[in-house]
Amino acid sequence: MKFEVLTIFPEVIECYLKHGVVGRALNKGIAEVKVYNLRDFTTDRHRKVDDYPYGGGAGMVMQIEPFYNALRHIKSDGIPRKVILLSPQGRRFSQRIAKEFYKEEKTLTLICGRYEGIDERIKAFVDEEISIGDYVLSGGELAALVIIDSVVRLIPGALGDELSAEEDSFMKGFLDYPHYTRPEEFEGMRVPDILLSGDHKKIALWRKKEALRNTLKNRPDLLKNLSAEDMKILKELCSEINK
Ligand SMILES: O=C(NCc1ccc(CNCc2ncc[nH]2)cc1)c1csc2nc[nH]c(=O)c12
Repeated sequence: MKFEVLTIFPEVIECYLKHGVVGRALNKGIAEVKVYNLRDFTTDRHRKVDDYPYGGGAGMVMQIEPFYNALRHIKSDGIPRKVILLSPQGRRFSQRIAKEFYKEEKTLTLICGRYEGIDERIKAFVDEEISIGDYVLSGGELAALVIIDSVVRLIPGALGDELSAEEDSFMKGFLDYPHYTRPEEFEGMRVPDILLSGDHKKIALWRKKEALRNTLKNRPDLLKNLSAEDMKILKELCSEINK
């Protein structure tokens, strides 16, 4: 899986990609990220990337030329790409979209805007517009990293033990269960005895129940088309809560 990022802050992207799961995946050659500094595709002495908006108004707008020059340079290898514009106006990103991008197996070219956004004519060179949520960021770089991180995790071999990819309970549609590790007691707070019991069947049941508890509390919208077993656990949970 290949990614390309167009940004005026390449260091922001590069420093994140040195660490953790994504860093290791890149080192293993499981994925590849090329970061392009937009200013390298300007033609003026001041390496200008923005200008005043036609029609007036506050803020600056990013010019189309540097993006166009960069895309023309990148596309000259003729390899098929999916060009994604990161913007607050985009389709809301999700695990489902991450899987879609992974399955397409095309190089993902991620365009990051700053200021008030990019000249609208960029849309002529864009396949998809993606937002990562309903909050205002200062640019597209964090969104580009969110996409890279979530898609790289889907590549076989990217995660240490394959299990944790499968185990991602979000993949199973619920929020996660609580996690504990040593010490057994901390500031008077003990690890639930069930987790020390070694009874794997009971532990699995406890984890499913706690995942449902968390989901009911924080994301009831995820509680749809439950299996009969899950429904039974949820009912048990509700009767406990309503005691
Ligand atoms: O480039 C991004 N943000 C920079 C940015 C922020 C605010 C404005 C100005 N908007 C004025 C307005 N809004 C509604 C009506 N008028 C433009 C550009 C970005 C990329 S993906 C993403 N996902 C979630 N949030 C984000 O901000 C982003």
